[in-house]
Amino acid sequence: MSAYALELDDITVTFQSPDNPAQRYTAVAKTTLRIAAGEFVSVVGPTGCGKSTLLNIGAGLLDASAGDVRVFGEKLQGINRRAGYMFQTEALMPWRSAIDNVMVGLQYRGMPDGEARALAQSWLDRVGLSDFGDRYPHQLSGGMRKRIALAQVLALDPDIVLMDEPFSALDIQTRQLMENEVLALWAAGSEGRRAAPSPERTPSGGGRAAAGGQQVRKAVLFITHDLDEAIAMSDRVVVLSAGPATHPIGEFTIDLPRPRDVAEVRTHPRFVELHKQIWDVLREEVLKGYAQQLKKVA
Ligand SMILES: Nc1ncnc2c1ncn2[C@@H]1O[C@H](COP(=O)(O)OP(=O)(O)OP(=O)(O)O)[C@@H](O)[C@H]1O
Repeated sequence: MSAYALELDDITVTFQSPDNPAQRYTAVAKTTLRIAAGEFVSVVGPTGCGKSTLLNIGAGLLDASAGDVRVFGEKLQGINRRAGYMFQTEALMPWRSAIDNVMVGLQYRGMPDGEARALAQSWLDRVGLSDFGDRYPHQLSGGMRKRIALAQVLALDPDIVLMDEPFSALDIQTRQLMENEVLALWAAGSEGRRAAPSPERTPSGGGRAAAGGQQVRKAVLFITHDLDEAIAMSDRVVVLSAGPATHPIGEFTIDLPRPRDVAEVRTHPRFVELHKQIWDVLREEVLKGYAQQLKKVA
């Protein structure tokens, strides 16, 4: 069994221009990114460089033009069913109540309704929304909707969580609360919770709770523009170059103690030091990325 939950090996992604099929754009070039089981990895890079493209490759939503994707050592074909996704945009169904939104994936996997409702309620409890199950998305604040989306993803007990700027639309206080909540849930792992049935799951599947109630953390791939958020949350931060042909240009181990409070950890001298080191690598790429965006607009 591979020590890696997710491996993107030598990935290149070339898109065809929607306006001119003869024109091609290489968004990602020869990129290798590996995430160990239980590891929290953030990817930062300038706007439009190819962060979401990489995440979509890991999710199996997009095929690479070259390179391989492996999930717990097995070549990925089609959708990555060991992964759950949380995107920047809201994915809740407006016509379903909060609990029905959390239940939907469980029902889709064939869990009987009563069981799915009980598990969904236990997730609403865990994200602090015990009494809000009958509310509809439009009756909830942005932060509450994010909590529902988080419960929806985690109720399925994926081994890998893919998050694409999930909190960027939130105000700073709500965002920090959510970041802390994600860290606490991640640290708690899968122990003591019934998993949703998954057809692909092998009895000994890598990354699953081991016999004896051992805590098993999920592997997280977290995409963000926000360097502070990346450092505060992660075990490792990978910096991408500006596009075209984005690729990793730096990788930093975040050796800050855990558990972390994302607001407090920012004052830690090591945080300040890491921030400076990473920003030194990122700054020029951000300026390049910004210049490219301006060119596109002109
Ligand atoms: N389906 C597609 N067809 C053509 N070009 C695409 C497609 N998807 C992405 N691109 C281009 O690939 C590049 C990388 O896009 P991507 O969304 O991965 O960047 P990003 O780093 O996630 O952006 P942001 O920081 O704005 O969220 C961009 O130039 C984008 O326009």
